[in-house]
Parts: sequence; C-alpha cells; structure tokens
Amino acid sequence: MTARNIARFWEWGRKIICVGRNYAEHAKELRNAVPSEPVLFLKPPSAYVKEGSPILVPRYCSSLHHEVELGVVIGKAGTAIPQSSAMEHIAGYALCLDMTARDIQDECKSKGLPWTLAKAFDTSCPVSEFIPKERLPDPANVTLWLKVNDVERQNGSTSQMIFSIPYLISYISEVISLEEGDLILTGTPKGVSAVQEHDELQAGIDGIVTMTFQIDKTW
Ligand SMILES: O=C(O)/C=C/C(=O)CC(=O)C(=O)O
Ligand SMILES: [Mg+2]
Repeated sequence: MTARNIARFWEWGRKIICVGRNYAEHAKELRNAVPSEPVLFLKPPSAYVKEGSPILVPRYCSSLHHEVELGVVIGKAGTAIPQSSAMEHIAGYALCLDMTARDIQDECKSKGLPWTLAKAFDTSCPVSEFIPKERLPDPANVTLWLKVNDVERQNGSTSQMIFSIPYLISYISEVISLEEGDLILTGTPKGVSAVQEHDELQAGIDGIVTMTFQIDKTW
C-alpha cells in the first residue's frame, strides 16, 4: 500500500473531534457556564472542505455562524495518552472553522437533543493547508483571526484556552482512541457571528497561514 501523506489528512476519512466552550469569553457570549470538563462532539469526514470550494448553508438553517479554531492533526495513534507525552502524538496543525447552524443548535439545546444537525453537516469543517509541527513551536500562544467581508470579527490567542492541548489529547484519548490523521478542533475564541450567502470569510494565523472561503446556498 502506498504511504499516505499526512499533509493531506482531510482525505484520509478519519474522525474530527471538536472541543466546545474552551474559551471563557466565548462561553459567556453564548450565555453558557464555563465548563469544568471539556465539552466534546464529533464531525464526520464529509464535513471537510478546502479552499476553492464553498461553505454551504444547510437548507434548514437560518443562522450559520463562523467559529475560527486551531486544529491539531494527530500523527501517532494512542489510547489513554498521558499529558506528559501528548505532544509527541501531534504531526502538525491546521487552521479550521467549526461552522455551526446556531439556530438549530439552540433548538437542540432547548430540547436536550444532540448537536449533530447543527455541527456535522457537509462543509461544516473548512480547513487550511497542513502546518507541520515545527512551524508552530508554541501552539499555546498563537493568535487566530477571522474577517467577514474584510471586517474583523474574531481575534483571540490560544493562550486563552481553558483546557490545554496536552490535557485535551489525554482527556479525549481516554474515551476515543486517537488515530493517525484524526483532527481535534480546540474551540473558538469570542466573536462568533452569522454569515450570509455570498459572504467572504478570511481567517489566519499571522505569518503562518491564511485561508479564504465563500458562503453559498445548498440549492
Ligand atoms: O453551547 C453553546 O451554546 C455553543 C457551544 C459551541 O458551539 C461550542 C463550540 O463549538 C466552541 O466553543 O468552539
Ligand atoms: Mg467550535
């Protein structure tokens, strides 16, 4: 079998594990309590979208929100990984968007239902190019930003995360074994807002990566 290229992790069909409410200011802007344990949910591999293809608004959604997040790409499989060796399991990073059907999420929350329709639809996980680990030596201190039609909406540092990357890898891998090519979305800083058809989203990590996506309708 040909060796797969980790730089094209989004083609591997591996799982996407998302962490929610990992920034206190974002938890507060949505009137949520700051969590004492990580909040986890999943996206399927069909959620991936790369630059050049549009982010699609699900037919049933009337409030699609952007959430810019640092993604961690797993390079070495593991179960119950100790925090002390967690960083050894990372191959690299990607800038990611956790696109969220906020109206549907609110409805799910009020009914006590899972967030699948709000978080796991096709194109709900736009990703940048792969960032090799060596290019981001201090992932706990990088600034993520996002603009909609050239207006800045999000700008936050990963230093504001409640749960660190080693803690998240350890916590997740106690429950869900991590495999090479898996992606962990580490949560969004404050400033999430709604986008419309034809909007242009630009996001970046200064000096490391930028990416641009257009919003389109599903039909
Ligand atoms: O609980 C809510 O109202 C919303 C939570 C999220 O969407 C969590 C995230 O995905 C995040 O914090 O990044
Ligand atoms: Mg999120």
